[in-house]
Parts: sequence; C-alpha cells; structure tokens
Amino acid sequence: MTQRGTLGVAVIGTGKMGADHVRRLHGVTGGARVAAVVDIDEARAEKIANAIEGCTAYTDPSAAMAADGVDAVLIASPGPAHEAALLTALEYDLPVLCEKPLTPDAASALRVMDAELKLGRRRIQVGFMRRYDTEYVKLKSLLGNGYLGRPLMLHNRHRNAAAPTGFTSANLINDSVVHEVDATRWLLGQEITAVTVLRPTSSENAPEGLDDPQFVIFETDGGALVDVEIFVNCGFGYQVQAEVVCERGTARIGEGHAMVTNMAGRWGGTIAQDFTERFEDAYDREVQAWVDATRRGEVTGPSTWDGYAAAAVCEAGVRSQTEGGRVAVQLVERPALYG
Ligand SMILES: NC(=O)C1=CN([C@@H]2O[C@H](COP(=O)(O)OP(=O)(O)OC[C@H]3O[C@@H](n4cnc5c(N)ncnc54)[C@H](O)[C@@H]3O)[C@@H](O)[C@H]2O)C=CC1
Ligand SMILES: O=C1[C@@H](O)[C@H](O)[C@@H](O)[C@H](O)[C@H]1O
Repeated sequence: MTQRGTLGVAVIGTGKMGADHVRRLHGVTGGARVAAVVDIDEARAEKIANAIEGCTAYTDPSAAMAADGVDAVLIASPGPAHEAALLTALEYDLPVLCEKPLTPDAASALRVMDAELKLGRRRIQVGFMRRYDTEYVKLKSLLGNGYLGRPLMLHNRHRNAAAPTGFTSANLINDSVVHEVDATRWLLGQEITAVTVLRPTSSENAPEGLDDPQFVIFETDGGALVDVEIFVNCGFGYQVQAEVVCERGTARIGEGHAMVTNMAGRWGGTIAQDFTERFEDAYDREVQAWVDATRRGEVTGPSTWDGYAAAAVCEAGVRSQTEGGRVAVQLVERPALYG
C-alpha cells in the first residue's frame, strides 16, 4: 500500500459509473486514492487524471495494473470488457471491485471463476450494490428473523426513465434484470432454477428493435415464484421496488416516500431520475466496505460465484427472450472457496 497506508486504486472505464466512482474514491470515501484511470478514450481518461494529483491516465488496463502505487482495481468498463480486465487483475493478484455484470454469459464467468480458483483465494467483489442499500438490508434482516414466515413470492418493479442509446433486449436482462437476479438469490437465500420472459404490448416510446417493457419470472429451488417488471423507457423517473409475500405477512420497499408535500389540493413527492440518485448511499457504502476489507487483506461482499450464478440466470433469460418459453438454469457445483 502507498502514501500513508492508503489504497492506490486503478479505475478502469471512466464513463458514467467510472467517473462517479472516481469522484467517490477521491472525495467521499476514505482510505483510498485514485492512482490511475484507464479508458480506451484517451482524452476522457486524461481529463479525469488531470483533475487529481498523483493520478496517471492509461489506455491499456494491463499497464495501469503493473504501475507502481496501484494496489487494487475498480472495473467500470462495459460488461463485455470485464473478463479481460478481471483475468489480468488476477494475474497481478490484485483485489478487484467489478461493476455488474461480472461478465455477460456463464462461460466467460466460469473462466474468471477458474482463474480465481487457481489463485486459491478470493480476489473479486461484484458490484451488486443493492446489498448495501438500507431498505434492501432491512428487508433481508426481516426475512432472516423468520417473523413473517417463509417467503412465497417476490414482486419486483425496475423502471428507468430512459435507456442508453443502443440498449438491446439482451442488455435489458444482463444489465438491468441482473440486479433482481442477485437481489432474489441474496434476499431469499435460494438459487434460481428457471426463467421465463413474457412481453406485453411494447410501449410506443420503446426505441426501434427493443421490446419494452418485459415481464420476467424466476422459479427458485426453495419453491418461491418471483416476478420482475422491467421497463427501461418509462419516461417518468427511476423506480426500484420490491414486495415479498410470506406465510404470515408481506413487506415492501422502494416506495420512495421520504417526504410528502401537500399543496394546492394535491399531495405528492418527487421521483429519483436515475440510479446515481436512488442508490447514491448504497454505492458509497459498497465502495467504502470494499476499501476497508481490502486494507484488512480480506474480500467480502458478492463473490465471483454470485457473479457466475447471476450470469447463468441471465443467459437463460436471454434464451427465453429469443426462443420463447421457460428455460432451466444449469449451474456447476459450488466450489468450496465460495462457502
Ligand atoms: N451498479 C449500477 O447500478 C450500475 C452499474 N453499471 C455498470 O458499470 C459499467 C459501466 O457502465 P457505464 O458507466 O454506464 O458505461 P459508459 O458507457 O458510460 O462508460 C464505459 C466507459 O468504459 C470505456 N471503455 C470501453 N471499453 C473499455 C476497455 N476495454 N477498457 C477500458 N475502458 C473501456 C468507454 O470508453 C467508456 O468511457 C457496466 O458494467 C455497467 O453495467 C452501470 C450503471 C449503473
Ligand atoms: O446497473 C444499472 C444500469 O446498468 C441499468 O441499465 C439500469 O437499468 C439499472 O437500473 C442500473 O442500476
């Protein structure tokens, strides 16, 4: 570790999330500094590096990871670029926080898991930040105390005001629904065994080539049924809601009613416009927890196994989108390294 024991982090990918994580590491969280930034867009990386003392810009992830003063890596490039960056980080034996998805399909996720298994110790945390959101944490702890009884159903709504240009049906599963895949596995403590994707009439606001919204159903090995409404061009804001239905009661999060105003014969509040607003605190807690654990020499949080299991479920979801019907999820046996 460098400079008075702070963790020197190389941030790979300096687009929307990467730039936000740089801001967070530099000015919000403690115990780390941004030692390097990497982007295939050289000007973008340089602009960010120039604003931070002691930070160097690179276009090649491998060069950044080999640099003096780099102790850890935060990957925020697009999903298809994650595998190469993860394998390089494992070669250098560097701890990693990798934005979701770990990779966009099960075979590439398995290659990453095999490389970590060869190393013989956990190095990777996957950026499933909902596990750090206070509402999700409360729901998890309520389910854990058994007060409501066994969970039978989980209803999810995931709405974005607008999807990025070029967002495809596969992105809708791999980039958006992947959060509900992880939240389901984590909240219920069950694996997802089958996925069915159904499509209502598409919104006239959906871009050419994308059916939006879609309706996704998971079956789990504990017998629960889970549904996800995914609507990435809903137009009015960003909403992530979940309601669990148990034997003796229900619990709901994500209503967003932090403040309700009454005025001119109406009542109401505001709706977050995107994930950086809705999950700001969760990202802060996630990154701080990663920095703290890394400085202690530990790896905590969602593992490579969680990333692989999510990738396998998403792959089944994409197959259901293209082939129709219910697609079973096949997982390899869980290695002992992942408990
Ligand atoms: N946890 C969350 O809620 C969210 C996570 N994400 C994830 O963060 C990652 C980045 O997403 P965004 O920032 O929205 O994308 P973006 O498109 O805004 O930024 C990606 C950046 O990576 C750069 N890049 C592309 N290939 C690269 C490579 N091989 N090496 C280095 N840089 C490369 C691009 O030039 C661009 O600057 C994705 O994995 C995405 O799924 C994105 C949004 C929210
Ligand atoms: O991860 C994210 C984006 O990549 C994705 O595109 C959005 O749908 C999610 O809400 C956001 O959390």
